Amino acid sequence: MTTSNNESFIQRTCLPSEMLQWNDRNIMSVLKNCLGKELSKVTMPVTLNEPLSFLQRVCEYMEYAEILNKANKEEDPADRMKLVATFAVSALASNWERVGKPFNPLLGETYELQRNDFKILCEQVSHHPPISAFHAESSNYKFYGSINPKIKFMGKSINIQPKGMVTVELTRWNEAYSWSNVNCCVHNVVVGKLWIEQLGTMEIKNHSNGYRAILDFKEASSSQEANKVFGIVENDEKKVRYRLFGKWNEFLKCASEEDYQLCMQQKHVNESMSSHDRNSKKLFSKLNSFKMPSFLGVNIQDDLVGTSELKSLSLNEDADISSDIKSALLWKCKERPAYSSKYYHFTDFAMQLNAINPIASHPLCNTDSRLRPDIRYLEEGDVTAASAQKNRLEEKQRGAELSRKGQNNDSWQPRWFKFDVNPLTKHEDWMYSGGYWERSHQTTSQIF
Ligand SMILES: CC(C)CCC[C@@H](C)[C@H]1CC[C@H]2[C@@H]3CC=C4C[C@@H](O)CC[C@]4(C)[C@H]3CC[C@]12C
Repeated sequence: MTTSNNESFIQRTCLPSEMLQWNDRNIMSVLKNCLGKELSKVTMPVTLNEPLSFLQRVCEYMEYAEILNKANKEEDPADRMKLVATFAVSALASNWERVGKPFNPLLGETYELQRNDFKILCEQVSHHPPISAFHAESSNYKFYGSINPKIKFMGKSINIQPKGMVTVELTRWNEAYSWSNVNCCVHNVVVGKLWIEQLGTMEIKNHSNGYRAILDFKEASSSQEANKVFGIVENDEKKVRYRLFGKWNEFLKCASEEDYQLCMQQKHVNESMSSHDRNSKKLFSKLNSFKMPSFLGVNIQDDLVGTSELKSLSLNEDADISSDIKSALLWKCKERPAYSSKYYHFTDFAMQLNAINPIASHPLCNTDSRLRPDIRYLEEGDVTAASAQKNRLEEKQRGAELSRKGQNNDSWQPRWFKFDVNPLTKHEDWMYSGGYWERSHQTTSQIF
């Protein structure tokens, strides 16, 4: 089932085969001995996997990358920051309902994706610990970084810390923005419906002018609160310019600080008129907190709070105002395909990632994730063959590692990235060293 569209690849509308239902996957029998352990070191059955490598999953950050084209066009640094923050939130949207485990990439595995407006290359640059580096570029921006996911089984839930930094460069401004992704939690691993939460504080810094955005991903204390995100954009003098609010799996809106303050004042006037006596105490404490630099009612580290005078009220109040306040829509999440739940809850974007482009003008690099037989078999619904291939590849990788050790040559050199200081952010990270798109792939080793 394929349709072609105006981009130069064939668009799939679903995968070749439906997935096993979650209840056929006996998660507990695997996890019972893993309490508190780092899960990347545990061999898991292929029935817990989704037919994508983690390198392919990383590319899903790019689904709404057109937001960065807009950011590059903005003249006001606060507007650029607002859109970079929007991109950072949109990048997480595809995680909603996705509870399959991507395959661990093999050392040296790569993945490339070329679209009309950008191209991205990923490489597994380290196996212990697992580190995936990526580098995307277009005429308007670069987006790159590395991720070392720490995955821990906590009994009822799985905690994921996506360690590593990501950076956006806007070409026209020669500016770099960087942040770390928030933690993520998979709930109800033992019983109930599996669901995924993003939570914590994300600080996005513009390294050239001191502007920053702070985004708070709220803990789902109730189903109403689930997936909510609140944030601010502030200038180099720590004056708030914009308020951001939305849900990472649905939308993000923005209000100017002036409109936000007006709306808050209005709200307090209304409240004090309607239930004067009963609520006067409550109101007093609210007005107090209005002046308190308790950012969005959440405790965050002091260095994030800084010296801003007015950081905000509690989150619930922000939630109430979201309907009255004058705001602009920054991003809206696309709907999932209707049959998505039969295909690992993939988005349309994810559905394309493991397809081999039949009209490509170049042969695929032999380390590309699309050539992994275990992922291919799972995609086709052949769990037995997928499992056999997964074991074979993992053993082959162990063998190669042992033989490097035997030759006293324990240092694997990634092919397309090198560890270096980024001159714009002054941080050390895996940086693309070039050459991949010129297609001189002959020197890559045979890892599958
Ligand atoms: C035993 C089974 C149920 C475990 C399933 C664990 C799955 C849901 C975990 C394993 C690795 C995790 C990913 C690791 C790193 C990142 C990068 C981060 O920026 C967004 C979340 C994301 C993409 C995580 C999403 C959830 C994830 C895919």
